[in-house]
Amino acid sequence: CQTTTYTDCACFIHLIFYHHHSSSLKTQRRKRKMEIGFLGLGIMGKAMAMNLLKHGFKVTVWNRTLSKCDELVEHGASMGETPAQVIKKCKYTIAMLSDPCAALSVVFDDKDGVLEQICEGKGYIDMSTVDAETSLKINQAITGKGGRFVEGPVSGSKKPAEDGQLIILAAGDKSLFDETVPAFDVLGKKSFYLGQVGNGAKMKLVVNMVMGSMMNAFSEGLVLADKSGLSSDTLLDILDLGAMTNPMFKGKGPSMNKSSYPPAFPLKHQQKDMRLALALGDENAVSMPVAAAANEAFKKARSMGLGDLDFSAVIEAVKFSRE
Ligand SMILES: NC(=O)C1=CN([C@@H]2O[C@H](COP(=O)(O)OP(=O)(O)OC[C@H]3O[C@@H](n4cnc5c(N)ncnc54)[C@H](OP(=O)(O)O)[C@@H]3O)[C@@H](O)[C@H]2O)C=CC1
Ligand SMILES: O=CCCC(=O)O
Repeated sequence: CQTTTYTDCACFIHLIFYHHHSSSLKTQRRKRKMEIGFLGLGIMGKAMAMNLLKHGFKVTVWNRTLSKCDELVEHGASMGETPAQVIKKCKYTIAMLSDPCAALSVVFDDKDGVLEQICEGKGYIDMSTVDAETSLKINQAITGKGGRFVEGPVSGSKKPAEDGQLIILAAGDKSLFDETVPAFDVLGKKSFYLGQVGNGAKMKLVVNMVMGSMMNAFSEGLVLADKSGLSSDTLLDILDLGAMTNPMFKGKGPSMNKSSYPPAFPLKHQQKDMRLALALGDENAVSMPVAAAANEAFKKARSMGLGDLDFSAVIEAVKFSRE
């Protein structure tokens, strides 16, 4: 500014401001134009679809139990009566469904499934946690009809979904990934592109295998502290100060000590992920005795009727096994 006049500086600042303002307007317009279909409004899907709406996307929702669409419709979403209707209406459709069986049936159902309307020019993004085989089957069917496919399972639970802070583990058609980045940017804090279909599913299973094993070790520690006459609340403070501090222990520990498990990540889904991760271990001859033991605890918890509670309820299986 020393060698230029005040007017030059003001102009320059104005230009920068104008450029920033007009490019964010462009992004806004792109989002507003982007019509996204959303299949599956469970804990995660509802929060994710709501976020897209809040950020100016046009969203058309469908859920197997149709009444779950009502709240989204009140917030400005349109509703499709079937997955096929949503696909017909939208260029891009995201799915967030419970497991491989649900992900496959929504695509392959003879009547009203995704395949009925998918065609060239349309993109399908499945963000459910499934195994690579399921993802590959869906990819083959979608691309066989001329559509494009990306798998995009997520790390992060109900709160990160509400806050748009998920971690997206995407793989598949790179052009579709690039086009849907504006939506991923709203849903998550970071999107990884991991290459060919299957890599997203596998990465997600590895991550959740580690998480499920950690939750079991944590549960055993809390029960051991309590049963040996120590304060499990003090254990939380000690863990939080050392090398093992982490958001999961910090977030779930206090409610676990009160035997309270409001579902953020349902236990039945964590057990599904352990099962699928162990199958991936089998395929690759990776010995995983820790994960196998953790899976047994989740199975036990399911057999105790705890499948719909948060996965931290696995501590009840640990308590039960010592009684
Ligand atoms: N909750 C979490 O913290 C996280 C979950 N995930 C993964 O995301 C996915 C969704 O999880 P979440 O939202 O918690 O699960 P929910 O159990 O809350 O929701 C499951 C959804 O799948 C639908 N569904 C189930 N079976 C079928 C079927 N046969 N046909 C059509 N729709 C079906 C349900 O419909 P209906 O309402 O009719 O039952 C519902 O919309 C899962 O794969 C999970 O592992 C990933 C990261 C975090
Ligand atoms: O799949 C569920 C992941 C839950 C989490 O990352 O907290």
